[in-house]
Amino acid sequence: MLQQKIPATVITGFLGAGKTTMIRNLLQNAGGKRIALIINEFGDLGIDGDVLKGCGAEACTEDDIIELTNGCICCTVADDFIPTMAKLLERENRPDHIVIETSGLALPQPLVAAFNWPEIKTQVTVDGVITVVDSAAVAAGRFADDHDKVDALRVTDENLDHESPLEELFEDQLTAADLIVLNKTDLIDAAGLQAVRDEVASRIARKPSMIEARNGEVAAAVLLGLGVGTEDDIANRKSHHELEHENGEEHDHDEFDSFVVELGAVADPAAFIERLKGVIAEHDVLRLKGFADVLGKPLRLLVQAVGSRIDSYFERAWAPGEARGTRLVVIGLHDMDEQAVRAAIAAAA
Ligand SMILES: Nc1nc2c(ncn2[C@@H]2O[C@H](COP(=O)(O)OP(=O)(O)OP(=O)(O)O)[C@@H](O)[C@H]2O)c(=O)[nH]1
Repeated sequence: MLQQKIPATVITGFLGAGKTTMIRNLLQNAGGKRIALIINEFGDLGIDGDVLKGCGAEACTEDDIIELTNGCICCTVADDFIPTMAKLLERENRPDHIVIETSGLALPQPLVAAFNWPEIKTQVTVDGVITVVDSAAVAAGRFADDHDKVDALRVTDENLDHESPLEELFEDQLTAADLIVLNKTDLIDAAGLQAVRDEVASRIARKPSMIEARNGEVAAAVLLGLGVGTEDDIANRKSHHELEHENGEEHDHDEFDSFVVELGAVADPAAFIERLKGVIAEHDVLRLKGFADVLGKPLRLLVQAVGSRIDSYFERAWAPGEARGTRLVVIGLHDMDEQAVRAAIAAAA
């Protein structure tokens, strides 16, 4: 008997838009579906995997969560993604649905195109590409033209052949979408939200549905079962890079940089977070996440910054034998002054 293709949902969206939060909610409300999750993160701390494994959802046990940490999934399709999928499909107990979280810097197009590779195409289809948007960041003009910044980047990289890297990536992720989730609606008012809708719509020729969400709360029935088969249409959703380099030149993420800062224990977490806000604003850090060791506390403090908004909460106890310490991934544009950011974070602790 012909086996039914397994549907795979690709969840994309810029750094910190709320992808992991939405997936966590999805796993906890999956209505009996068994989900396998492939997570790809930029920066090598594996925070998303930790957050999702910690959610204890029955729909997706720790075994069903696969982390791809070898750079952006769109650059490692042949070496990482295809072998991972092949292994997943060999399992006796195949999942009902596959969910793939791309890194916040990934171009979804090469990933979706990989579903046309013969070894995958016969067994899996892309149920849909869902692009999560940080509505507050759009409203604040995060993805709007920043000509000063682009000009500054050109000084250090004369080969820079396109507009603002943030703007391009934002548009590429929207271009790939079958469904757009305007997340973080709690942070803006109705007029702001309408402006975000208009801006998002103005950036893409196709008109995928847009829905609004806070904390990624969207019913599983809305996210899963779109039934699009996006791999058959991906050639019509070209990224800026594909349009500029029709000759097949490889893309990269050279416009962005990430590094991990490791520190000892923090004495006053509230003061640390306040000082981090200052560092982020001064150096235009795009995303900072990780955890802190707080003196005298048995739990580790999870730190999540998107721009200068920081969430932090005591997440879980340090495991027996686990080395305590503060570890933070910092992501910014490639002109970010790594040494200055490192020194400023160390001084903030
Ligand atoms: N206020 C508010 N915060 C949100 C919302 N959704 C997510 N967040 C917070 O935004 C931060 C980033 O959320 P994540 O779900 O980790 O974002 P992500 O897209 O997975 O981030 P990357 O994987 O780093 O690209 C976290 O601190 C979340 O708690 C929302 O709707 N409103």
